[in-house]
Amino acid sequence: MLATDKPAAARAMIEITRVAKTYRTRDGEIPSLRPIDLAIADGEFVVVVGPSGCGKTTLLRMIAGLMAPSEGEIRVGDRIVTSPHSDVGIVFQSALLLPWRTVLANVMMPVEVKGLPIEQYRPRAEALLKMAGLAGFESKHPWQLSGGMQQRVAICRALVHDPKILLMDEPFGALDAMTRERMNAELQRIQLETRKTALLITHSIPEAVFLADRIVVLSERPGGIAAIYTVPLERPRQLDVLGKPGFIELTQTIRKHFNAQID
Ligand SMILES: Nc1ncnc2c1ncn2[C@@H]1O[C@H](COP(=O)(O)OP(=O)(O)OP(=O)(O)O)[C@@H](O)[C@H]1O
Repeated sequence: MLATDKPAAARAMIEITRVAKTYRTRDGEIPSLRPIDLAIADGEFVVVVGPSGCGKTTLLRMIAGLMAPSEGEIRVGDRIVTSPHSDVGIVFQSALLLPWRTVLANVMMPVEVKGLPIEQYRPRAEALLKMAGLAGFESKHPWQLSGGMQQRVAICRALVHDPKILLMDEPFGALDAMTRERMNAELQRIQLETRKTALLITHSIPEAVFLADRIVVLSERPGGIAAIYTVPLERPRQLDVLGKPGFIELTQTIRKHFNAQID
């Protein structure tokens, strides 16, 4: 990443300015994102929803520096993103844990890969596991854990190097509905406790409304910002909010928005 000259104070944690992406393949150009402008505040929880293939993962990968935008600029903290960087931790749909490593050793992976001092970070890894309700599971192996527990390990792994931002791409997409709801409550608690800036991609509108401060709705590919909704529900949100009128109203509004795009 390159340093910029502007002071970081009073600026967004993530600033996306006129960012567009066109994949250049042997079969030609695939425009995936139209120019997007979005600013995400420090500690904010933003959820991105949109039709399949509209460029959600592409946007997340560009914020992580895993690929470059075709146009525009992404700033994270006080730096312009030009390559992979340590300001983000990423959680994918599959936990991608190494089966031969213990839970603690899996969480410590980024510390080893980044060459950070192991003795200094081990207590942090243990504290994260405790916070995620996994105390006592440190020396278990991934196959001894449920799917929801494995995803919680993946969240701890993403946070172990203390990044400013947690990026999540459909982290609970493979879980059953009941576990998923519980994981949403857990994730809310973890984000409130760690005060990380969070960006989550989901296909579930109730999940988006439960977790988000703001919901960004993308349009069909090439995706652009179709709408941004602020969620007016107080935190911490309990799971019974799912049945409350304000929650149901907002999920219906967003669902209608979605269906109007697809019709
Ligand atoms: N490496 C690539 N090369 C060429 N085209 C790609 C590549 N990755 C993604 N695309 C195309 O870009 C578009 C956006 O892809 P992306 O994975 O970002 O969408 P998405 O919104 O995350 O989709 P989904 O919700 O189905 O996961 C898709 O149409 C996809 O075919």
